[in-house]
Amino acid sequence: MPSETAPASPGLPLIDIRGLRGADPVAQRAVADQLRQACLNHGFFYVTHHGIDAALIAQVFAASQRFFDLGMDDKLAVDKRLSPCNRGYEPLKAQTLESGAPPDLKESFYIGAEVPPDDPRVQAGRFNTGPNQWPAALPDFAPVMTRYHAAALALGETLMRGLALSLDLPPDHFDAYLEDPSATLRLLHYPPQPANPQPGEKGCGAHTDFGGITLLLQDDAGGLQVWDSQQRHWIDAPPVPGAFVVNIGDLLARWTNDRYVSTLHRVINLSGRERYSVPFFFTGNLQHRVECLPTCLAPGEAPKYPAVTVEEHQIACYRRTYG
Ligand SMILES: O=C(O)CCC(=O)C(=O)O
Ligand SMILES: [Fe+2]
Repeated sequence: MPSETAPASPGLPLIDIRGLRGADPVAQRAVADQLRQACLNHGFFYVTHHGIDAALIAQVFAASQRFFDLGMDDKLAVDKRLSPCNRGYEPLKAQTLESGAPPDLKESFYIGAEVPPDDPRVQAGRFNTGPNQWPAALPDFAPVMTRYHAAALALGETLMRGLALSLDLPPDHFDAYLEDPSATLRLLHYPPQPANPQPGEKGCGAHTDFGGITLLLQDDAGGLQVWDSQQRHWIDAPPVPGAFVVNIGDLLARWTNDRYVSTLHRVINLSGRERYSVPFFFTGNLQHRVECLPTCLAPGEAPKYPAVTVEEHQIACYRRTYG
C-alpha cells in the first residue's frame, strides 16, 4: 500500500458543468472534453454550478450532525444490523476499507431509495433494496434526506450522460444502467485522528469506490487525500465551497478497461475537530451487465475484467469490506 504523503496541493481539476445541464450540444461537448481529461488523469475532479440548492446541502449537514449528536440508544434503535437492506446507523470501526489496516474511524448512516417491503424487487431479495430506517427523534431528517437523494440522483444522471459523451458514445449510452438505479446516500462522521493511532489507523482507509460515480460533499475540516499514481504520492482534495468532489468508481474502470481511473483515496482527519462528509454512491441498475466498452479497446487489446452485473459486483465489495 502506498505510504508517502506529498505537501498539500489541490492539483485536481475544477469543472463548471453548466454546459452539460443545458441543451446546447457544443456546450455539452466542451464539458465532456474536460471530464475526459480529468478521468484519464486523476479519476477525481471538482464540479461547480451543479444546480443543487446550497440551502438543501446545508440542511443535510445540519441533520447529519443532529443525528450523530443523538445518544447511542437512539442511534442503535436504527442500527444497520436490523435492516435486511443495509440501511441505518453503523458505529465506529465497523468497516475496513483498506485491506490489512485497522477498521475505519468513522461512524455512518446509510440511506437509499425508499422501497416498500411488498415491492417485487424486495420480495425477490434484490441487494440493498428496501425500506429505510429513520430516526424517530428527528422528524426533519427523512424529508431532507429524501429530497437530497433525489437531487443527487438527478446530478448523477447528468454526469453519466456527460461521461458517455466523453467516451465518444451517444449521451444516452448508459440509459439502461440509469434505469431504476440503486444509489446510496451515506452520512459520515469522523472523530479527530487520535494522538496515538494504531499503525495504519485512519478515518477511512485507502480504497476505491465500488459503483459508477461518487458525488461527495465535505465540510471545511479537510482530510481527504487522493493517490497520484504518476507522482506516487497522496495529494490533498481540500474542501472547495459550493463544489462537489466527484470520482470515478470501479464500474467505470471496468467499462473503460482502466482508461478512466478508479483512484485510491483515504481520509485522515487531522483538523483536531469532528469532520462530517456526505458521499452519494451512484451504483446504477443492479441487473445491468457491465463489460468493456468497444470504444475502450485498442486493436488486439483484451478486456482486463470479466463481465459482471452491478449486483454481483456490489455484493463482492460489501463482503470484502465488512469481513
Ligand atoms: O469522507 C470522505 O471525504 C470520503 C469518504 C469515502 O471515500 C467513502 O465513503 O467512500
Ligand atoms: Fe470512497
